[in-house]
Amino acid sequence: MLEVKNLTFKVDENGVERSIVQDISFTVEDGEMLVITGPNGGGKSSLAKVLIGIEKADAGQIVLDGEDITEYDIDHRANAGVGFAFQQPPRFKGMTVERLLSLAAGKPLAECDCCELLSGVGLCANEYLKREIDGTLSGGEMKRLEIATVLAKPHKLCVFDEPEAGIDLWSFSMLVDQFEKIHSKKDQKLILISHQEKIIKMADRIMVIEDGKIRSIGSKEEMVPKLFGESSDCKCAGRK
Ligand SMILES: Nc1ncnc2c1ncn2[C@@H]1O[C@H](COP(=O)(O)OP(=O)(O)OP(=O)(O)O)[C@@H](O)[C@H]1O
Repeated sequence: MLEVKNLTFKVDENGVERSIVQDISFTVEDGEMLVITGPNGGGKSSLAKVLIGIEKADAGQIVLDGEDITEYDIDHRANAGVGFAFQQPPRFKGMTVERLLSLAAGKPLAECDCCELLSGVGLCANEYLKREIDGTLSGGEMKRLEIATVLAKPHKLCVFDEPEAGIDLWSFSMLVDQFEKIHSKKDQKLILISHQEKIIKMADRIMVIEDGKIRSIGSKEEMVPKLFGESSDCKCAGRK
């Protein structure tokens, strides 16, 4: 289980301290998918950054399967079983896609394993295996590659920040299939940050964050009618 207890993260805005994550507490059970949504600027990405160790919490505690990881840096958290994919993934000039996937898996991967990972995110292995991860890859290709790296090995906790960002409709539906597949295995705790109805409706539980606080949290059955009502438009997700 992931236990997040009274997490607070503050930034300095022109000399004024501002809490962009304020005293947030929640849990994610083993095998559970929690989707976090809410208006732009509500604090979702900041919360994700604190969870994976890019930013340090100012207060609170993060416990993963009984291990207090609050003080761990990003590498240490990765070793403790935390995987993540960002809104805007980094590029690694000089590294091929094949090498990146093997690094992500923590072992040399056979070409057929790489192909399976790439096809899972809608990329054709023949075109991409030997490509360098540099500026020639589009944003959507980078995003899909990054998701493939998270899928390359099982983690205790996977955090995906807006996996839909910059992805075309066809690839998006393949991604949704991938998430459903991982979720059905019930062996990882999944946190997805999303504004997309299709992803929000995959969740076991949905949490809405606004102004750095949890505005509401509940099961899909409780939350979907509140968020979407009769229409298909999310009432709070602040789509971009
Ligand atoms: N390092 C920082 N310094 C100052 N302000 C920051 C910093 N990081 C985030 N913020 C501000 O904190 C608020 C929350 O940002 P965050 O990116 O977490 O929101 P979000 O809910 O993920 O938004 P979106 O849905 O648009 O991705 C925003 O107002 C943002 O401008």
